[in-house]
Amino acid sequence: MTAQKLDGVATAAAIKEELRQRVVALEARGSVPGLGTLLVGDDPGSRSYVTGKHRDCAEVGVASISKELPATATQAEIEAAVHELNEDPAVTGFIVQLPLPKGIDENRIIELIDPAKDADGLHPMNLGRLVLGVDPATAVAAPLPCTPAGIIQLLERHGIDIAGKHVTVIGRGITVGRPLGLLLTRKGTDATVTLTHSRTKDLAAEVRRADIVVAAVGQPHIVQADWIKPGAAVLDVGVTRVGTTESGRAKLAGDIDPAVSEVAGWLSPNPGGVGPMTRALLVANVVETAERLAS
Ligand SMILES: Nc1nc(=O)c2c([nH]1)NC[C@@H]1CN(c3ccc(C(=O)N[C@@H](CCC(=O)O)C(=O)O)cc3)C=[N+]21
Repeated sequence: MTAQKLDGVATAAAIKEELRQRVVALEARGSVPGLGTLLVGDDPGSRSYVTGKHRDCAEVGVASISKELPATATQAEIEAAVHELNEDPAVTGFIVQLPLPKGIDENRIIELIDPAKDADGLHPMNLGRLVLGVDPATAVAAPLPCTPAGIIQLLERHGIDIAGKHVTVIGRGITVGRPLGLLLTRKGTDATVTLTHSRTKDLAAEVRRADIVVAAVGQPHIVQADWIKPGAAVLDVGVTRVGTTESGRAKLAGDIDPAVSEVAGWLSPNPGGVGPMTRALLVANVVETAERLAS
């Protein structure tokens, strides 16, 4: 058996096409959504993610405003850049690319982002709204964290039921695992979730009971084929640099061992799975914040 592909590239393209039409409607009302990004330092991986985000925005008709600071930037300089993005009317949503250099208080930076412009959905007010379970159809709807929201869209748009299913999430990080647990268990999604981490005693056993497995730890090929319930849907979020190719490009490995494709019913490729979905949902957050600001 070979798993069917959870195609992040095609699904992200469909979402971006829907967003393009919403941007046209916003423009007709005189409003242009704009994504701001703040990149601190010169990590090539972070730079390439930010470039990808601006490319997606251009496809959809969303403007891009990019700010850069050197790796030596101080806490005060980064805070000043966040204030500028908060005040810039051309920026309807923005992100501060994480991680920030050592010695910077990341949580304090995130707290300074205007919650109404928080394109990552990581401000404590927006995470708090996710915990409270604010109805997404109401005016106080909050932006959702992009990777968790992208994972749910990737499953739903491939016709995979989540309600009542057992989902094992590997990793409790702030951008993926922790908020994904909240999103999966809220009303309307209704999964049963096991949130595992580095101190989990028998990870294989926790994965074996899962109908859906999400791996977001950044340990190359940690998830083995004999951990997977036959037919399960498996999503690979982790990315680890494992060397360089002959042409000098970074060689990347996901969290899922390739042999998993012989057991799983569905598998998200990496690259080409969750990454493009994360970017599409970021653009969705920027369009949605612009719609709220325009109404
Ligand atoms: N404030 C903040 N928000 C983030 O959303 C955020 C962040 N910081 N820091 C770093 C991580 C990582 N991340 C990725 C997004 C897209 C791909 C992606 O599209 N990857 C492509 C491959 C890209 C390529 O080939 O270069 C793929 O999976 O197919 C990957 C990784 C967002 N992050």
